[in-house]
Amino acid sequence: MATLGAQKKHKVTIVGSGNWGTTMSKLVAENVEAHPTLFDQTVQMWVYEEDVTIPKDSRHFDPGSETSNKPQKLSHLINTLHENIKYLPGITLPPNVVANPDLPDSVKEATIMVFVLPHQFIPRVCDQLAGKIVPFARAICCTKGVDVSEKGIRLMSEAIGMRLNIYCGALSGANIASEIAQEKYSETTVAYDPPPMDSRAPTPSGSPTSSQVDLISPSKPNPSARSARLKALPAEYPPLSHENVRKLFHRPYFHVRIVDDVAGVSLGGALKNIIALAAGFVDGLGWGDNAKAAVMRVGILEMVAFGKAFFEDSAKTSTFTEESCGVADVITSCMGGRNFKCAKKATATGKSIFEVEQEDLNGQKLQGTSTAYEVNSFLRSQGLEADYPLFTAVYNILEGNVKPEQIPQLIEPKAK
Ligand SMILES: NC(=O)C1=CN([C@@H]2O[C@H](COP(=O)(O)OP(=O)(O)OC[C@H]3O[C@@H](n4cnc5c(N)ncnc54)[C@H](O)[C@@H]3O)[C@@H](O)[C@H]2O)C=CC1
Ligand SMILES: O=C(CO)COP(=O)(O)O
Repeated sequence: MATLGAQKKHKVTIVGSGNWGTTMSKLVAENVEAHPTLFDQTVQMWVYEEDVTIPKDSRHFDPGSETSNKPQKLSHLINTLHENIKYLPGITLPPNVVANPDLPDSVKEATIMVFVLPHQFIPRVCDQLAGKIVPFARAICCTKGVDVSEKGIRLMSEAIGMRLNIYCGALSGANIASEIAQEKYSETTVAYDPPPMDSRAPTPSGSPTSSQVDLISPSKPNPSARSARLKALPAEYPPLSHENVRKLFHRPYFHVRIVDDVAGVSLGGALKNIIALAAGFVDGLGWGDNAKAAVMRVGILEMVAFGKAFFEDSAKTSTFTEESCGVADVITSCMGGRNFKCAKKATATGKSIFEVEQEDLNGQKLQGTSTAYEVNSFLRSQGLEADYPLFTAVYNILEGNVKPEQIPQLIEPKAK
């Protein structure tokens, strides 16, 4: 590992290279350069490898060049063009971002891992990493989603932390990636609250397998007892204090507020995607801004109620109302997010949203659709679908059981 005298530096890997993943790589790479005593100067970015042909409208397309017309590895294109032409076209990446298609190799010396994958891929990727990471590494989850199984629900940060046996915080906010990539001002919320770690505690021989990992259910909130098994950061590394974590993410155009509420930050990011679908459905009907505001109001109330009901020891109402990861993210997502835009187009054209996602997003993934299914399956298992009429309506629209036109009746409070 790179050292400065006795002081070691943190190596950072971005696990993911989509629209937000590539944007995070850019801003983190700028920050490691700005703080050379804290961070190693190279930022690895894990790329889910695929073959990509340079589009004809790309500034890198050269009609005279043979390679321009042939599919090439995305990681190779990123490293030679310093641009992710598929997922973040038109944005130059700093030269210290190194795309790496080999997952274990990309994290091999990382003391900080930033997870930015669509949430459905997190469990499989973590299982591939188990036992291959620096045991005292820490993670920040920028993914928006939840992890639901028949046993219960857990946050994506918990899914990562438990699978890899490391501490994992969360970053979420009103953050449309393309705007941040263009360095337009925005703010975000980072939740980072590692438990005190006992460096004398025995280190587990490897990360627990999925079957050994306890799920969080309403009756069993965040199992912080596991903190005794986490490994402390060796003293030769700069502490991963709030101040140093902030230095990793804060940019003049990307303002960071740090809080302790990992559950609130994670849930805000996950649940707003369902609300954005509802906003898209009513907008696609041509119903205007008042209708959008109505579903946003009901959705925010359901988001807060969900946090209270299932993460009562952790999620704070103030996180939803006061921080970028709550109401502010609902607003931006219902104006310009992909979930909103695809739901709107699906309603307006009569196509299914899954078709629109395939046709319009060029490989980018919606998170609201699968989250609506996952949240519904969890609510149904608790017999609580009726308490969350907007979340339930979105699920039923996706399933074709009801129509977007029925949203007003479906979310109207029922007389007791
Ligand atoms: N794009 C945005 O504006 C923002 C996105 N987010 C969240 O960040 C997370 C990641 O989203 P994006 O970076 O935008 O991704 P994206 O939706 O732009 O791209 C999809 C990514 O998934 C990868 N992928 C496809 N199949 C895979 C597989 N089998 N295993 C692993 N990876 C695979 C693709 O290579 C690509 O990198 C999501 O949870 C999203 O909600 C959060 C804030 C803003
Ligand atoms: O999370 C986002 C903005 O904060 C992006 O939302 P979409 O995935 O709907 O584009």
